[in-house]
Amino acid sequence: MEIQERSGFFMITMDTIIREGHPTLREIAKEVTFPLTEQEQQLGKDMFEFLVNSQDPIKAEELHLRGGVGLAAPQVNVSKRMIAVLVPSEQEDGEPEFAGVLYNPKIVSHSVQDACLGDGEGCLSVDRDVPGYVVRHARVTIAYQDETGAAHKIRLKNYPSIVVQHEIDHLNGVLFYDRINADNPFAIKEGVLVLE
Ligand SMILES: CNC(=O)c1cccc(C)c1Nc1nc(N2CCN(c3ccccc3Cl)CC2)nc(N2CSC[C@H]2C(=O)NC)n1
Ligand code: NI
Repeated sequence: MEIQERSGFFMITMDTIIREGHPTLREIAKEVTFPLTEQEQQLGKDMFEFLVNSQDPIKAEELHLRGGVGLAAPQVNVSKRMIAVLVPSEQEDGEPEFAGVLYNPKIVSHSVQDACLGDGEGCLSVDRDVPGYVVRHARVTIAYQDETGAAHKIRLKNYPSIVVQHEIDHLNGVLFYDRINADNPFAIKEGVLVLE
């Protein structure tokens, strides 16, 4: 039996996450092809595990992790089209609202209505508060592949919709504050849904 020698243990921490100013954050990430390499599979797992750890009070404190509900591969300096999402349920012990590792995610259709988080957005690659409404689509239909390459199509609304759009933006070199109205950060047009 061939013993798969696993090289040293690796986990994503804040030191792994690149910050604004790093050129990779402004690149267009490349599609992944299937079957995934061992590294691409492991990276997806590591990205998801980072989100789990970042939301665990004990681990987050121990590892000095900022809380996140989404992470895109370019944020760990891998310019590939893959994102991890873990949106916890509103209730304490409920099932996550949305959880997964999405490969080659794509917005295939969206609502006319826009939406934004009432509290604005934060980003693990942006070490500063940038106040303002980040206007996005209210509802999106996302096509993506899972780690086996199987194609999926899902419809998202509310918080999960905002998070997935934020992470897909990272694959296209877009940061959340690019979408804040520079003249009036809290200006919103008629009909934009403000999510509290
Ligand atoms: C400037 N005002 C603000 O940031 C802001 C301010 C208030 C409320 C919200 C809602 C804001 N906005 C915002 N809050 C978050 N978190 C809340 C805390 N949480 C978390 C933290 C610790 C443990 C567990 C968890 Cl769950 C992690 C997620 N996340 C995002 N974004 C934007 S979309 C991708 C997502 C992301 O993961 N960013 C790192 N935005
Ligand atoms: Ni971000």
